[in-house]
Amino acid sequence: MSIEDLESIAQAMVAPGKGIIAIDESTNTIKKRFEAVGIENTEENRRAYRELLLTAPGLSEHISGAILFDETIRQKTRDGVPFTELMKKNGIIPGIKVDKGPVPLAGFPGDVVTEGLDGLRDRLAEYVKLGAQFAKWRAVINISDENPSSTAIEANVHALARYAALCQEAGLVPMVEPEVIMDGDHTIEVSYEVHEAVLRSLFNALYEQNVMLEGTILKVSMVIPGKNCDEQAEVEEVAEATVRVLKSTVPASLPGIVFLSGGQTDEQSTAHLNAMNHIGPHPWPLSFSYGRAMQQAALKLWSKDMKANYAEAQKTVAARAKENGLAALGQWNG
Ligand SMILES: O=P(O)(O)OC[C@H]1O[C@](O)(COP(=O)(O)O)[C@@H](O)[C@@H]1O
Repeated sequence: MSIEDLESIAQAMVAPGKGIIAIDESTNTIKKRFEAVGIENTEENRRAYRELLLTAPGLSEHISGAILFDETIRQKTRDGVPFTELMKKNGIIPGIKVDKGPVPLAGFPGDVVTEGLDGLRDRLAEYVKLGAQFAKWRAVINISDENPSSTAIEANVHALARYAALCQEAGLVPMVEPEVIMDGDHTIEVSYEVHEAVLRSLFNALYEQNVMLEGTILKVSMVIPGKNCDEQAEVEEVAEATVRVLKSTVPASLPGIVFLSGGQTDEQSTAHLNAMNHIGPHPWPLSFSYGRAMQQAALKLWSKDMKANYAEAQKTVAARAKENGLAALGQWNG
């Protein structure tokens, strides 16, 4: 696959008014989401739930792609159609989460590093055969008085860059995701400084590993105060700080930036994205790749009555896609 092919996939992922739905929760994470609403974490429930989301009528009007988990990319609809086939028919680009999750970084209490590079070349080749066109890797950056150490930042961005280079070799668009976690009592200024350090190191590392930015997507957190910070920020403040840090660290050759929701409410995540686009134009499209902020309302509804609420849950996720699609254009009006 040529760089032009990667470029056109990346551009399609951030097409105007469209974003990504993240349904790549690992088995442990989906367990937490299911348990919170009283759903048993069985393979069939996970399959049925992902089918509900992927077949929601009208979803593809505002959704360009979906990130799947290893189990999900192998699953089929009730009628036996592989999810990836169905997605391609509906114009939704299949993506795959390829990291193996964060583990404690030895010697640096409170810091973590994401694993998954060993054997990645072979796993990527298999995902390509299964129909994936992009792949995602999430690095987790914790904030506290002692964290993150510069060693943690370096270790995480190095892994992100190694994974990104392997993706491009395999013909997949890498979606590189450094997530600065919202837990803690840090201020928005601290969040800004950490984002700045992480993004600066990330783009250095991508350069060092010969990653072509034209065929890469950045998935990132917003500059926001910690959940327990006494001084929460206005929507405009978050939007302004996030855009400022991106402009000072992210090269304009990148085809697009998408945000994770990271524990924000549905409304906050949409309002922040909308406000950022409102103060545009920017060097890159700014869109969404939300997990919880796309799904939580639909999941809640479905959990109450899986049969009776099926269609309503599908309408709910499609409505969230529409709202976020409008926010990606700066046209959401609450
Ligand atoms: O810990 P896991 O299972 O990898 O899941 C992390 C989740 O975080 C995300 O990167 C972002 O999700 P949110 O929008 O809910 O923060 C998802 O793509 C992913 O499902």
